[in-house]
Amino acid sequence: MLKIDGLVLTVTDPDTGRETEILHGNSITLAAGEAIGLVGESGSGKSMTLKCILGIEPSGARVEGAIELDGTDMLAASGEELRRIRANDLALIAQNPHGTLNPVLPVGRYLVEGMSDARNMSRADARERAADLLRQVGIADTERVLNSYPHQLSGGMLQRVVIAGAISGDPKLLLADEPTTALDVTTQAEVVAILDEMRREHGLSMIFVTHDLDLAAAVCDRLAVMKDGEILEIGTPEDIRDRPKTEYTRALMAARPMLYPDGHPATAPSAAPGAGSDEEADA
Ligand SMILES: Nc1ncnc2c1ncn2[C@@H]1O[C@H](COP(=O)(O)OP(=O)(O)OP(=O)(O)O)[C@@H](O)[C@H]1O
Repeated sequence: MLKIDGLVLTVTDPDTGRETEILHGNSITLAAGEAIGLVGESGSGKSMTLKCILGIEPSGARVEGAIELDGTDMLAASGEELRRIRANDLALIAQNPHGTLNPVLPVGRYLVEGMSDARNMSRADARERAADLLRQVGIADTERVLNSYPHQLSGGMLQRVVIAGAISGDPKLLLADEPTTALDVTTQAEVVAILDEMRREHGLSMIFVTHDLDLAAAVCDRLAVMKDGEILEIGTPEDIRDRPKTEYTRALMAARPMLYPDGHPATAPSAAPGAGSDEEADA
């Protein structure tokens, strides 16, 4: 469903005119329903790869190569077409939910406004759909959360709301950019488990960006290890763990934290409805 071929990103310093190549000809293919993790240390080019897919690279940057989403050439698409694809087919879950949610809208309004089919529903039905979305991401006290403004909820709760909003649009591809980095470890595990469950339930493809190899291995079918703007290797989590091809991957493995010792977020604290008593914990 997604084919990235020889992706090169070059930025130009507006003051000096000097060009710097940030991504050096990377290729990734992603099948429908597949999840791939982009793993690497800070500055390796993970976020820039997502930005190229979204068509939101820094102004003045040059993107070369090919990015094809379900047969659409994203680099040749018109602004109008890109906006349509971004609205219908792609959903971004960013590191900081405060950047995604509108601070002056209660969560219920945010969810209803994001629903592609809300226009054909009564207010009551749209509200019920929003409550249902919240229940799907493990939020039990839906009325309170729907009526809350983002600043009244914890980071973990907000990230669940962002995931609920992302699935409401029925996208094809989730782009998750360090979606749990800003959360405490327990909440991280819950939110990752919910993201994983939602993705599988809705059959979505996902690119999961993280510096945490174990976390990526727990929720992705394949991992792409990035360093200095280059993909060093792509393989299953087992390939990367048991047969790393580069010294860098070996070092990344050695440095990894052990959040999921037996390898799956299902072992994380409960993501069942009713979980999410973290409002005060990391607010
Ligand atoms: N707006 C920008 N203009 C020019 N270069 C940039 C810009 N933003 C990032 N870069 C550079 O692009 C490279 C890749 O950055 P990117 O943000 O993709 O890394 P990353 O792997 O996502 O890191 P992190 O884990 O810290 O988010 C870095 O060298 C960074 O300095």
